[in-house]
Amino acid sequence: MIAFHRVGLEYPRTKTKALYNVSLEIKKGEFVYLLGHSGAGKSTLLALVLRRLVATEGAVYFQGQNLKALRGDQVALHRRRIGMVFQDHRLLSDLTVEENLAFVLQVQGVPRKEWEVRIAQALRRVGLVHKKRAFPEELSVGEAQRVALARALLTDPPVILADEPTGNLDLDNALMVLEILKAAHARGATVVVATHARELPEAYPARTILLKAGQVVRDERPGGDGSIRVKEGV
Ligand SMILES: Nc1ncnc2c1ncn2[C@@H]1O[C@H](COP(=O)(O)OP(=O)(O)OP(=O)(O)O)[C@@H](O)[C@H]1O
Repeated sequence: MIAFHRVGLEYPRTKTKALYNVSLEIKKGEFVYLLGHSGAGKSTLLALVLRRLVATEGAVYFQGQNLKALRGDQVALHRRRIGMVFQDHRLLSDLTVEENLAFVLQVQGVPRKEWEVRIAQALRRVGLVHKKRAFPEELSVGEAQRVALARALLTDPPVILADEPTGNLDLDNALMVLEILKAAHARGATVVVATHARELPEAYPARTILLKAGQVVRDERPGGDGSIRVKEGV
């Protein structure tokens, strides 16, 4: 689904090298944590998958397609295959919850007659049907993040990328967010969660790719017996 082949990324203005020789493969239907300290390169890696950035060395593939080759409209179409969640909810403050969701459906060209059902389903999935007429500032931080998840899941994209989705949340709310991501995974989505919080893989063990100073230093999967199989220095 997602493959990095010897990817390097240098930010052009500052000449900061954020990723070095990253090779990894994430298969369809996997749930993966991207773990690393601040500055390790997690957001940069996700930005490459979204095609906000283009690799300066090597190549990033999405469903077998080299993202570097995408042009104009193809970039927008590519991004529709991805549901993105950030640390801050990034909801539009002058729109209600349901209007925020409708806005996405409109931008994505979903027929209006489908909106009501889709919005109701998305809000049911995050347990916030009763908040559909609320404005973002009328929500708690945890609720706002769950609406952001509803927005990302609205069109059932095959891939969900979450960048520190629990960064602003206490443990209870963080686990609620994780449950929603797990449910999307159970429905077949490929899910990548970038985080520095080890509590998340502890609560829900899954493959964990550890990034350190722009390099993949570990790639470990929980074994069937709960043990961790470690592949060092990939
Ligand atoms: N737009 C940018 N221009 C220049 N350098 C950048 C830019 N964004 C990030 N960097 C640098 O790239 C490196 C990796 O940053 P990145 O944001 O990918 O790390 P991160 O692991 O996501 O960190 P955090 O958890 O703090 O978000 C850092 O050295 C950072 O300073």
